[in-house]
Amino acid sequence: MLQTKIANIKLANCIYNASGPACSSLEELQALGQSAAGAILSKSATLAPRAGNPAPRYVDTPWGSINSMGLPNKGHAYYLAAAKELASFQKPYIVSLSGMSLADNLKMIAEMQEEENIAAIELNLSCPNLPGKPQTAYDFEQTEKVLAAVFAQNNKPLGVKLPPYFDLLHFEQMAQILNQFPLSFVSCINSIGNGLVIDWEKEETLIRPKDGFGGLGGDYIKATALANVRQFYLLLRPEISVVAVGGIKSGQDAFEHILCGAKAVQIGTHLMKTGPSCFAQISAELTAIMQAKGYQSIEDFRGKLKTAA
Ligand SMILES: O=C(O)c1[nH]c(=O)[nH]c(=O)c1Cl
Repeated sequence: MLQTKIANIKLANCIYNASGPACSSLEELQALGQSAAGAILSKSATLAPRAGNPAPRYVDTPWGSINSMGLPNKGHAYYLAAAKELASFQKPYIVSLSGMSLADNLKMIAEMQEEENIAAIELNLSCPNLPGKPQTAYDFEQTEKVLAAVFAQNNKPLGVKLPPYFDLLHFEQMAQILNQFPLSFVSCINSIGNGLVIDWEKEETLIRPKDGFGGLGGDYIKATALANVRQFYLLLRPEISVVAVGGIKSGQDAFEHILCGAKAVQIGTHLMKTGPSCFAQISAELTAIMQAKGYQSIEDFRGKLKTAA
């Protein structure tokens, strides 16, 4: 009912975790393996382990979350080694990479090539929380340079994690670049960067890094995520799958993203708030909606959003 394919990767369930929340340690990755999630996606890795930004750096709010983690992770070798430990769950294991430089990304990608238990690489071009570093995917020239270098050496299924775009010309410019490369997927969207959430009683910011500026997730970003999924579904070659992430906490939210064209959906903030049982929750809700509407598979309605008459 909920099975899907991302490029030639089969998922028994189109719902899995977003990179970031609850996917940094082997224990967290194993918990995802034991859950109803259709795949396991790691925290974005850098070449060497990182401690990340000072806390408080992640806070849940009534409408979602704000974070400025600063790319804390156990280093790429850890996530490469985890592949063998996770194979027994018999679901795709995808490694997210977010190198501090193009050279680091190329080195990490090269080391991932031989590991057959890594189904795909999700190259993160959109971390908003590294002081002094812009989000790569807001620099179109740099993005093209990175993808050309990556695909000169990569033979594994590879997709990119994109930031939200807000200007129709930007969607077209980005799609024109992405369509030049043998990408397996794009994941839309990363958090909306540099939001600000305040505790008005204490008259201070919720998080500490960057004077309180951090990436927004959850309800705050669902409408923007839907728009980005829809735009890239319409503008990219059909061989490039669109994976939806942003504001999904129910079967209805997942249904809406698939209606916009998503082949799979990722859960971030809601996973952080409710734990890995969220995959069974959202799967059951999505299945119920599909049954009520007479759909047997997600392909029966994927991308078929109509414009109001
Ligand atoms: O601060 C983070 O670690 C972080 N936080 C985000 O919201 N998106 C990202 O891609 C990353 Cl890498």
